[in-house]
Amino acid sequence: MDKIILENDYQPTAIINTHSHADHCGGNHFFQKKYPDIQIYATRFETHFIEDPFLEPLCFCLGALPFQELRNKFLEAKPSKVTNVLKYEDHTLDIGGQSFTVVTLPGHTQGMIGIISPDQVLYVGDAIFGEETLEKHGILFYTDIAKTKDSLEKLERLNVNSYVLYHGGERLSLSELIEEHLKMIEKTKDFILEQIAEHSTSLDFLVQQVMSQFNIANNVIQHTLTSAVVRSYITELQQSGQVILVVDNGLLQIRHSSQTIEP
Ligand SMILES: O=c1ccn([C@@H]2O[C@H](COP(=O)(O)O)[C@@H](O)[C@H]2O)c(=O)[nH]1
Repeated sequence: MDKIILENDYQPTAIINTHSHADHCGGNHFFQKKYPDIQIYATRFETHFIEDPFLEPLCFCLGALPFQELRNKFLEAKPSKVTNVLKYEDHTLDIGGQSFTVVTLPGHTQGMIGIISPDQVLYVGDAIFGEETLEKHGILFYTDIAKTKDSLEKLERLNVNSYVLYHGGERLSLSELIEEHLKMIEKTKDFILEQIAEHSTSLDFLVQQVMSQFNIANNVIQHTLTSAVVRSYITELQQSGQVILVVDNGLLQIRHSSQTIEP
């Protein structure tokens, strides 16, 4: 990025972070050091993580001191200062006399946004992934399933010239990809429901089944990411009244709400 800036003699004035994951905001630290007047924009939720990246592995470890395997540059960017905190609603933003539109797209993270540039290109962050990512990862990293589905449907309705996917490049239409995402989400949800159809299932067993079914690599990072995703499906199923949580003999069990409780 900096090479392009230098070759073209650009004067960078602002960075807009769609969300706080290290692969998206990890460059802030470098640019803020090199261009001290640069403005950094992010929503409040994401700002907490951008300014204090330790929160990311901390959240993955339920607030406990994170496992060593989670202390790496992929999960924990270098800290940077957000100079402009964005309100979490759709609105226009003037940067250097140019009008940008902020579009809320929660689901991957709670405070994620997309940005429509003055030439009507929508930068979607990680609201939706390209085909390569769909093939590479058996389940998609979404932490709020209901909001993810709303955001995918919102993307379909926005009237722009093209879309830029951080993991997937530029495209003119997202219709097929949105369908594909919705199918994958249903498939994951149905698989989880199947696992608890007849017996209560522990959270650990559910994560194990999901990792095995979707060929997820056996390492601490993938296990942590998968656990987070599985939890987000359980919350979704709990909210729709399909599952209940029970702690039995010290084990957190997920039970289908139609199951009768043995005396
Ligand atoms: O199991 C997973 C792991 C990651 N993702 C998301 O995919 C993109 C790309 O990840 P890479 O590891 O660079 O291929 C990233 O935003 C992850 O959040 C996923 O959906 N499922």
